[in-house]
Amino acid sequence: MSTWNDLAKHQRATDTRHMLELFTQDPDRANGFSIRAGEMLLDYSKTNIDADCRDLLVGLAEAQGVAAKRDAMFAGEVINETEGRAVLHIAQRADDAAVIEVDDTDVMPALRETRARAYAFSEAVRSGAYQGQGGRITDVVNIGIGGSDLGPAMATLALEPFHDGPRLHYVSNVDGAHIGDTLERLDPATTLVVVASKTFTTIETMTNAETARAWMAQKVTDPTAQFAAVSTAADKTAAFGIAPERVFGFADWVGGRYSMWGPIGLGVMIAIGAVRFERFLAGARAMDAHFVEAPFAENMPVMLALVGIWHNQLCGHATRAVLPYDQRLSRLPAYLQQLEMESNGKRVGMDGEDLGRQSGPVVWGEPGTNGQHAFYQLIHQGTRVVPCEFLLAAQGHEPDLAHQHRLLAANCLAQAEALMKGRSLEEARAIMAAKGLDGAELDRQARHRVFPGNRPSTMLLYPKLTPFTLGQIVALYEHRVFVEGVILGINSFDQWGVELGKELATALGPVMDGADASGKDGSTQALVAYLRGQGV
Ligand SMILES: O=P(O)(O)OC[C@H]1O[C@H](O)[C@H](O)[C@@H](O)[C@@H]1O
Repeated sequence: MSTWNDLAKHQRATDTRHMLELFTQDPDRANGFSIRAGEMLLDYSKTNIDADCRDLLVGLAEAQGVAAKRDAMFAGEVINETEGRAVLHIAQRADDAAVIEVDDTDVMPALRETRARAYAFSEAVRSGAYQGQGGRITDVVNIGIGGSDLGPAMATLALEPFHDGPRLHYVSNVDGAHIGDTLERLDPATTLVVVASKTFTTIETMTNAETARAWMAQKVTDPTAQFAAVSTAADKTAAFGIAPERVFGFADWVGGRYSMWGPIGLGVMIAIGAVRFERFLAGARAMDAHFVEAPFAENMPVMLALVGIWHNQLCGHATRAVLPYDQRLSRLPAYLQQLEMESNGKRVGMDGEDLGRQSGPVVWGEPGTNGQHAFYQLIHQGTRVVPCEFLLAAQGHEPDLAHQHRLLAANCLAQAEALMKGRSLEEARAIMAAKGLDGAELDRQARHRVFPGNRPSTMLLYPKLTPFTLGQIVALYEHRVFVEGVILGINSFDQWGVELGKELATALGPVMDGADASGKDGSTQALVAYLRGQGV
């Protein structure tokens, strides 16, 4: 067992140490500071974490009760205390023999029944057994936002090589541009609309759903016959006019941002089919088993969380860049923004007291190599340290373009190497001198070419981006966020911080329609006046 203070002391004592020293002291460091989960490899050797530090971090995880909380989650206990709910996204991918009880009732039979119905429906859409009013379904539009959009949209893109169903489109924004641009290219008679909303009250989703229904009505006789819904609110889906056989429910103990494993993944099921979707679940299940069984120091989600805690709460690095060298994971950073920032962006702990330390980090990123030509300048030479998380597959899906994949891999490894090694003033001077510079001009120019180095990164390697691998990756991050939340004493499963803006937007709606704005603050009034002046 160890404390935050023990770690803070260790951090101060090792703060100025260069991580290259750690490789000199321990030539086998890459092995000692990496973890395998199945065929996946997480290397965290390019950090300033040494064996003592890891012991302290693991000791902190133990002291904060990570194992007990993890077991409570898997056992269906009410760990989401501020909403009075269990947290059971893991049930959505549990195997067929699993028995998971909430309030003494096994939740698995109902969950399996819905999963079977969702598979049957998606197969019917794919095979043409389910038809639109103009024939076979060619396009599916998923209308949802937040957890009802980011996960399935990210996964649909990630699994593009496995698509053999209709085309998938995701519409989330209440900005009419999003649905307008999407529907413009589609034929209502051969389009299926999936309205995905846990609550079926989210204003963006309901507004877009109404727009889609009106669009349908212009061309087909039964506008909701080509609508399906995924929601916990069967009364509301019925009120919208969607037949119960095309409504797929789930329980409130599946958080929105953790819900892509069940019917919220309907779009993914339709795109890749039930058999491959099962592989996606199997990948997550493999990561669940690893998370439950592996000792903390060899546990990938636990160690990824501890690396995050080290960088954010102990070293004070406020942001974390997620850099997939995998174009098809280009929506992973956006997905992780919700997963991590909505889960752990909280200033009050489970005990109702101020957190007393920083909440979870700002998460951001873009795929490599694109980011290299955009924001890596700051990562390499800015004054702030940005811990980076690289992701890379050993193989791409384009056998004819294997040389491009090798180039991609070289870039990924090179960036991590550059961040660690940097370039000293002497090296920079030698390079400039070789180019013929000398004297004052060399002095002036060389410093701009220095890379401080000693900048931390982790590397997640996997054989190939398959449904199974994607399941592993997403479950890895889910559990990582969970462990970080437990260590910080945060409830990672509520999201009260999104409420105030929603309430004020509801109140401002009538103002945008012309109602009196005089009760608003001066700034808001002035902005309203501008918009009115421009004909909002
Ligand atoms: O699925 P829904 O009920 O429509 O919710 C969609 C999203 O909106 C909310 O504001 C929450 O912040 C998200 O956690 C949620 O995923």
